[in-house]
Amino acid sequence: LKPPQHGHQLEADRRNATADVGPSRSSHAMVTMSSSALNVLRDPIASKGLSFTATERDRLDLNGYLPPAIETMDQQIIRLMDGYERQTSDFDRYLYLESIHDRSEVLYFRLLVENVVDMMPIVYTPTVGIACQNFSRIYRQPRGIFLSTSLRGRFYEVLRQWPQKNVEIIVVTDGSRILGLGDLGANGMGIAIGKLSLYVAAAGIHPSKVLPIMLDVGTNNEQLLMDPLYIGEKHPRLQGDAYDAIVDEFVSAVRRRWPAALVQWEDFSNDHAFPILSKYRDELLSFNDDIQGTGTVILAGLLGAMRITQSEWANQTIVFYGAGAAAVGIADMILEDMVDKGMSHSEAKDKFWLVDSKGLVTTQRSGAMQSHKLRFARDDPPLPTLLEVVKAARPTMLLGLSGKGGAFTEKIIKAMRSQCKSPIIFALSNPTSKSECTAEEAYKWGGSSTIFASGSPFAPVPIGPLGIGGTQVPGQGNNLYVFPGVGLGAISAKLRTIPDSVFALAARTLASMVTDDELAHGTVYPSLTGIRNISMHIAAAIVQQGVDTGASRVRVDTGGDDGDDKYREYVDRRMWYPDFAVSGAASRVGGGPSIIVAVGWLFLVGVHFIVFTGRSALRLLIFAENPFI
Ligand SMILES: O=C([O-])CC(=O)C(=O)O
Ligand SMILES: [Mg+2]
Repeated sequence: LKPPQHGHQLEADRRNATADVGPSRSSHAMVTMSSSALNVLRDPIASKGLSFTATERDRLDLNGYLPPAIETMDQQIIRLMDGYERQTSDFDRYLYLESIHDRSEVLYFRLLVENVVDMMPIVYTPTVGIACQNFSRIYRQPRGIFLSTSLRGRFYEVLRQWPQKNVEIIVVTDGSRILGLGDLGANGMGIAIGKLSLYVAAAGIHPSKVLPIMLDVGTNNEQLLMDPLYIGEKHPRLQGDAYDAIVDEFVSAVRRRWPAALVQWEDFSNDHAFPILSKYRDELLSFNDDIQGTGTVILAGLLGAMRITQSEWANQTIVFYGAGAAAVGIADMILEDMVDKGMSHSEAKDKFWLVDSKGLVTTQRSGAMQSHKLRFARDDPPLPTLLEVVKAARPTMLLGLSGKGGAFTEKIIKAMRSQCKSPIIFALSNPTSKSECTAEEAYKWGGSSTIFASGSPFAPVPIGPLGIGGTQVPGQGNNLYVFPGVGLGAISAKLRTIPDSVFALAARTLASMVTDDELAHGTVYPSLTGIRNISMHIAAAIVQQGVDTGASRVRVDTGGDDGDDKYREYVDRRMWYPDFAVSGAASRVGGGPSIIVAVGWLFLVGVHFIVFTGRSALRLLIFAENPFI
């Protein structure tokens, strides 16, 4: 037998430890046999830390490698929370949580699930933005896969070696437009990791089944190119055919390695986001989070806002500040809903006023225009500033997707207010520093009946002097409400592609989950504390729609009734809750590989026996025969 070699052995152990991990709460194979006790302890999926029982310590040869205390998970959580509370900045909190993520996925996700409101802004926007900007500086250990220019032609080979057979969700970025922070190159890996933390915490996908991928095609960010610690490819971004070939190779490699996996395109710059989405959406189970995910969440929020103002699309005029992927994604979804509800296409289109860095998006502008904007271009004469557009259009809804922090100035919001009783203002750029205005500014300048939502979270704002008028609770209009549920639904239903109808359904489902009490506080999104329930409802609706339309490749026994509950139960059963495996399950599952190894040994001994005896017999025969020749 070869002595264990650490790198490879760890991978082999990890494979053993997780190969049979199923989705239900009780059957997780967190612990299996290992040839090296230390490897089990260091494996972030297999390790239970101090919660290994005495029996497990005996069986896995862990005695001596752990202090004698045997703790419950809650005790370990108390220790970790203690450390968390000692951190003094959000960035430190991020680093602290990621260090737990690297040591124990179960403990990390338990922390997240139990503290979702406090920790979401740490592992996700806004703090994840700082993490991405500093990703090269804080790089500690591998997570996910970097498919870089220098590995061209070998993408499948790299994916093939990934130890998990059953990857279900891939978030991929090329780092070209990370949040509102621009081109961050390979540092963009941080956002893929953050999104997948939400898939696990908010939708119960098992951590071994998620995979962040960085398509590193270079960066045009001069600062990064000059940074001696930059971890990515140090050359300008590939363009044109070379870029397309890389994306193509990525798609083929994924389809070959994990044909049923879902790919979420994340934070691709506008020039690539739309073409990639339309090129692959019919051949790969995939969606673009910024176009479709954001579109869905904002549609749901605006439906909620109209419940508050008791109005309809016919009463609205919508100004978009920003005309990129997210803006056009939202506009598309709203337009479809307007037409669904009986407006003609041209009537509906007339409700939109898109503004980009050059002013109003209009057909009368000279020079070429990107095709995604052209669809919403108006025939009006050019207006160079947002203020002029607001004065001319008299919007009821003002949506910020510009990545320009502070763009909704006092003048602009007051101009809107002077023409409309309850301004609906969504400042959606991320992270907080890029928000077009703060919650406080929106309420102060827009009046107390303003309905406000933002991409990154803002705290509730007191109304009136000393808050005697109560509080206004801003909603978080962020795709986090939708992508985990859509991914869970697509995987649970075994869909082949994700049609637009899935997003329309997700928007309706999300909108229906806002309570009257929340609406009374001017909040158009449900509380994040219920995020797992929201994801479950969205996923169940998707499975049901998939089964009804025949798009799903699963059957769900509804027992003859209309079956809503059965779909929810079906999805709920698939959702992983972060818990250590019970000892019985561990030993049961541990038995699987032991038996395989034993059978393997018996087989080898048998072959050995046959070969050697056969050879001896042959020799005997030859020697025996020789004298007679
Ligand atoms: O990540 C977020 O918070 C939302 C999002 O997709 C983006 O801003 O690109
Ligand atoms: Mg994004």
